Amino acid sequence: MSGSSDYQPGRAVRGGVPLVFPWFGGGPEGDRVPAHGFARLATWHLISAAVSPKGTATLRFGLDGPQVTDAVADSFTHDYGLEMHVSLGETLLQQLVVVAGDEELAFEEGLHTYFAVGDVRHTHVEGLEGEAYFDKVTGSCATQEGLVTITAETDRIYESASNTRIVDEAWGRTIQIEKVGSAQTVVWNPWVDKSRTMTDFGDDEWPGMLCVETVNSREQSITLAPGQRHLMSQTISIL
Ligand SMILES: O=P(O)(O)OC[C@H]1O[C@@H](O)[C@H](O)[C@@H](O)[C@@H]1O
Repeated sequence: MSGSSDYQPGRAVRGGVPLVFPWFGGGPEGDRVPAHGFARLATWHLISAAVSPKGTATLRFGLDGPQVTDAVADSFTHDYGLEMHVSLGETLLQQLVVVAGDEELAFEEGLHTYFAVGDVRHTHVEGLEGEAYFDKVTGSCATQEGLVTITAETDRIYESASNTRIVDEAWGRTIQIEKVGSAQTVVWNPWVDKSRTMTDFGDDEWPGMLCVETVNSREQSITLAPGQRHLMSQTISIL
């Protein structure tokens, strides 16, 4: 979590796992606000909370489209229901369930996970070798050669349903991200200059974080028939 994060209603926190819905970034046309949709800004309600005999805590939260009264959410005039299930035990399991209402529902989604790392310059991501990606920094497409390393501002949408691993040399640990129902992985680090433009992020915080995000966006956005549901999930574990 960034030390400069705003803990204010209507502001996204810069850390944890902000939920991206119903558009990613500025959406397919790049003109939607707020960035990454309104679900991460909305007030969800608690559906249930339980602890298993083994000590795994499971929380289920809901967000019902018609009940979101935020002015921005009103611009998304579709009927939908969202559920977020979080189970924290030896691993962290997060399941985002989207249910369409009476009409077809098209949306983008993401679990925008911020990982703390010892030093991003000595961290690499496994599992994306050979995958095609769109580089949002240069606006061009490319294919990943070898492991993903961070040597400059990095903002890439990989066309990949594969699981990934973050290998953090400074802290000597490997984080595994297993995902279901996601066709893309986004890798993001703002590096030096972009960090300076982000008011809710410290200028010197970029070496200590890396976002590896479970996403369906752009050509991989989801369209549900009326009443249909879609599940996207990730399981995070320390190896
Ligand atoms: O500042 P935000 O809205 O939380 O977004 C942070 C980053 O999130 C990433 O998912 C995007 O690919 C980046 O382009 C963006 O800068």
